Amino acid sequence: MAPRKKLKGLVAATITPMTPDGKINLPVIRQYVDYLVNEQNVKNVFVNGTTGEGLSLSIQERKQLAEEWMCQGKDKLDHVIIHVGALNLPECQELARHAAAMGVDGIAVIAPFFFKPTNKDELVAFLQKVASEAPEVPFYYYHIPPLTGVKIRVEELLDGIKAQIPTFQGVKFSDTDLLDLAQCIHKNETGEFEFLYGVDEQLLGALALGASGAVGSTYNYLGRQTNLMLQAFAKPDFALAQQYQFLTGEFLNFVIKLGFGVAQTKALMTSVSGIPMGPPRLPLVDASRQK
Ligand SMILES: CC(=O)N[C@H](C=O)[C@@H](O)[C@H](O)[C@H](O)CO
Ligand SMILES: CC(=O)C(=O)O
Repeated sequence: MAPRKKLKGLVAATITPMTPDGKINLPVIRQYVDYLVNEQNVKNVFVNGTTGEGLSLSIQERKQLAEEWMCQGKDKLDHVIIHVGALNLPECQELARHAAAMGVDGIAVIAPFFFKPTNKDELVAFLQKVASEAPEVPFYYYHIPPLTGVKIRVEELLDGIKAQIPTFQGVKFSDTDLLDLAQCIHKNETGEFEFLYGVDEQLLGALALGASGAVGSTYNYLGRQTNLMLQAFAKPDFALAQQYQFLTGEFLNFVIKLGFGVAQTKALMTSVSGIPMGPPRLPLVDASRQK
């Protein structure tokens, strides 16, 4: 694998813009890229994940979105990571090959969650079959047990992973188990792996443990603020970093009480950015219409 550029800064989990009648709204992505770069100072994206309703899209739609992000992000974005996870291996592999052919900066895969892997070996076997379809592309395991129900500890998964998945680059860690995260980082003495944290309201805690970065939905509209938190942490000015984390916390605590999810993220982003993100796809329902 060729030496890769290092992932720096926040990664926005992209929203999938849709038209009022529920089709993918590709022409909006150009404006979306400019908004992230110019207004939020966010130059990395994670496409077709949770926030992007990746598992609610057809394979064709996922390919179109990946292509559009690569095309519009050219010379503007630093890293485009494509989530290629699905419930069946052939689709994951097809998406991995498609992403690799476009020269993406990384691919990520969630654990399949209908028939679930019951132990580390089963999970790694699945991931390996996807990663090997993109032998030049950095590979991330996307750990999100609250949604997949697959609770295999990442710390366990890391043992010997490079031997099975030579492209293994790290983990998008979307769980509140900071013990597991800490043990991963502790094991990663040589710093060969990246741990991108995915619970935005707790990012500061993860940074204190040594997380390498963050992927999340809130960086679409709180990217600028969160960048200030990262700067304060790096300085280090922990009191200031805490103030920024408290701000995000206060905001999220408020919206979580009202019911916060991808539908609400779409409505919120539409009003903050002025970019029409449209309704979500069923089973999610339009939050701008909810009473
Ligand atoms: C479940 C989910 O969507 N998690 C996102 C990323 O992993 C986060 O960015 C959250 O949206 C965010 O932390 C708010 O809870
Ligand atoms: C939030 C996140 O990282 C995702 O949408 O996949």
